[in-house]
Amino acid sequence: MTIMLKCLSHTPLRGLNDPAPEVTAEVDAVLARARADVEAFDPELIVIFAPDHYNGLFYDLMPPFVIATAAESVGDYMTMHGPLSVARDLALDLTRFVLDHDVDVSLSHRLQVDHGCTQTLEELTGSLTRYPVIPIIINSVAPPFAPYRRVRRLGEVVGQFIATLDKRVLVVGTGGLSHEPPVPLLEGAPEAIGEFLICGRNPTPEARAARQERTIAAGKIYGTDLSAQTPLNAEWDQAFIDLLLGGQLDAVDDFSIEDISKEAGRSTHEVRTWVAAFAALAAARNGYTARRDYYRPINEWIAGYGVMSAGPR
Ligand SMILES: O=C(O)CCC(=O)/C=C/C=C(\O)C(=O)O
Ligand SMILES: [Fe+2]
Repeated sequence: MTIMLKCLSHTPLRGLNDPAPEVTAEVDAVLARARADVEAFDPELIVIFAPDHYNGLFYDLMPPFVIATAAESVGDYMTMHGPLSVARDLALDLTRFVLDHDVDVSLSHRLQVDHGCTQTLEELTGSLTRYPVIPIIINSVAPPFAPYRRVRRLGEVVGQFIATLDKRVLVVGTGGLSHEPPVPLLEGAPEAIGEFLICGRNPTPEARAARQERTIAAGKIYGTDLSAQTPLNAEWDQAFIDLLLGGQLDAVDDFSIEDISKEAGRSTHEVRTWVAAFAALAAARNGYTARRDYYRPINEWIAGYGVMSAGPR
């Protein structure tokens, strides 16, 4: 088995509320390099840890972790629509392995995924179907969440499974870093929003357009006094990147979900996908070397925007 890791932020506002052209060009250049790395590595399997933002998963049954044997993109926020080329049998083998190793994971034979999974897949591969993929959704948006130590453990077990494969495997984490887009909370929500969060699958095009407009409006004022959302926290982001660079993954076991929400924003918990991805790499190869490819707080995108790469020592 050979293994490569890429962890990237994603943003619903790319192309919808862009920062200065120099910044977009800088990000484009970083993404082009990441994609060239993936092209050269030529993965035989991509394991992608991703969040969902109330497109596939709702409170009618909200699992902490889900492995999908089949997945379809809802095509939100300018992402591609349609099926992903999920490695069905391997995803089932992985599910059995994870359960056998004492991590309770849910299984979906028909999962809808959103930009939280597909934007990064598109950026790294240009397609939803270029390489076989196993999507693993980590609940990072709909509290209550499993603790960070469980996310790390999930990653470890997935890494142990990857180590059994005679394949080139790309492990991806997508989301974060610090940020707080206007994703509603169930607690205290008005009835109509609560109903949406519980069972709002397959919204009408009008409802989806309204969601998008709300996010664009939030992006236009994010980081200013007009915004009620928790601002980006570059210091928190750098400390998290340093933790990953230093390989001190068990430090996440002490992360307080509540403190992170307050200090860096509620959607910062998407970094759970990075924790799982790094833990998978560390377990598969008994450690790793990592590099920070990029970081910039980008208010227009509501994103502490970071990119990291890693591989075996
Ligand atoms: O229903 C919606 O579209 C609410 C807004 C939303 O889902 C925003 C998502 C934002 C990110 O993916 C992000 O900033 O990570
Ligand atoms: Fe997100």
